Amino acid sequence: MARTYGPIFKFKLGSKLHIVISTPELAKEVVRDQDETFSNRDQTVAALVVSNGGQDIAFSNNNPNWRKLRKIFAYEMLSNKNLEASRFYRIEEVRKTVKNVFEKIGTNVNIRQIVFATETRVLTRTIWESKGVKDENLGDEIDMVSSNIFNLLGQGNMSDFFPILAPFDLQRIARDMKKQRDKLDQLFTRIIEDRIESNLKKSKDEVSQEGKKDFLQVLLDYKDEKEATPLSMTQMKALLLDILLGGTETTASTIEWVMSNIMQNPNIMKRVQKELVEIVGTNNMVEESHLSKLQYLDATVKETLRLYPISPLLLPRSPSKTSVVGGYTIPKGCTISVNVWAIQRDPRNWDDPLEFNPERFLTNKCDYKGRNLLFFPFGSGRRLCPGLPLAEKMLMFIMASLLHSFDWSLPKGEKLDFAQEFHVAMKKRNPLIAIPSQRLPDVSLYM
Ligand code: HEM
Repeated sequence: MARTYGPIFKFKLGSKLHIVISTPELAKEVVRDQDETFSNRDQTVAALVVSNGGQDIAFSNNNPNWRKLRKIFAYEMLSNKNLEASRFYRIEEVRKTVKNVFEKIGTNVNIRQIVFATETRVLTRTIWESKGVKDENLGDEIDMVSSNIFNLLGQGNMSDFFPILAPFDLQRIARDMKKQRDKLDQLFTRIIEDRIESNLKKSKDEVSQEGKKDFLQVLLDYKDEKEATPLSMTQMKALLLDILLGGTETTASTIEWVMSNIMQNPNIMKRVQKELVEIVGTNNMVEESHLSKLQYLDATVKETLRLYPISPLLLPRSPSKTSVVGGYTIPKGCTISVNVWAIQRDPRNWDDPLEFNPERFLTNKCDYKGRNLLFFPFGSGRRLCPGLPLAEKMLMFIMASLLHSFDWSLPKGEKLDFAQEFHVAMKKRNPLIAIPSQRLPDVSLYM
């Protein structure tokens, strides 16, 4: 579309005006020069239902509630100190995945599914730590709800195009979304109530000593805050929902794309595994301390996110006042999408843009922080993905562990396919199924 209609184009769906921009220069005007004006979200009916009226981070407008939740999430869950404190869960859960895959050696493994389950376990343990999640099916349950929610978020909705029709909910999108949201809401209610009840049985000192270990207790402390505006139960649940939805599908689908690309390019696979042997050694499992040294793997993950950004249009924004971008008037309240997919594949920005070539990220030292508007798969500016510090660790840790511990091949007669499907996130249309074989000589490493 960007190639046909140019760097900035508009279209109307019903009464709703959409504008798509597709160059780094225009992206700069939106996410940097006028970031404040463009940091409201496009609040569709589905987004408002799932976020309980925009009380979360992802679908809230730029307001004090949004700033407060982002701050709590960034400083209390994902600061360097807190990420270090939750390192043990990541190690344990990634090891558990390696063990599970080891038990499936020689058989078909659905890559996205195992990563989704790993990420769910890491997130839930980081949030409501101590007791862990006893329910082994929780990953599958969240996977199903999350996939339904993404589908509903991505559907064109007459209620958005003609707001006058919204009360009739003609496509039943609001009704179906509420059902999905309520499933997660019930899970969160159970976990929060259990924690409040168990806190009541303890002295204040015991609670503050034990409770500080996990994010749920931090949230409960904010809820009981006396001076400032306390966090409401609805806000707490909306934040938990964002973390689970924002953290699982993104990581699982990205790893599925990385793995597909590596399997498509045996030379790249060899080079990644050679690097792993040099840095980790064949008598060791991958540790987080190895990750920063795995430069070629890092470049391979980046190259994947260049060609297959999980949110090709980021999450759409909406200007809080009428403004001008690229010389065009952008009316207040319209929907504006930044086409990171087109920018990251544009031959004006990248040599041989469609070639999968990790090498380019060895020389071009881009990071994910959205400062370079030729490469920003995690967004940029005020709305930059707040999960980035965890996402980066998990992408590298899981990829390194899967490739160091196993060799991978396709089932007999199967070919890799790269068909995509786009709702809010861009996913592989058909799952990657691969067969693992043992790579490390010492079987006890897998146990
Ligand atoms: C491969 C992993 C991931 C990718 C590629 C990714 C990408 C993105 C993108 C593109 C956005 C929208 C940015 C914008 O609108 O400018 C976003 C927002 C967000 N992400 Fe991520 N993300 C990932 C992992 C995570 C994780 C692990 C979490 C949480 C644990 C998370 C939580 C969020 C939240 C809460 C938002 C909304 C931020 C806001 O609207 O202010 N993400 N992410």
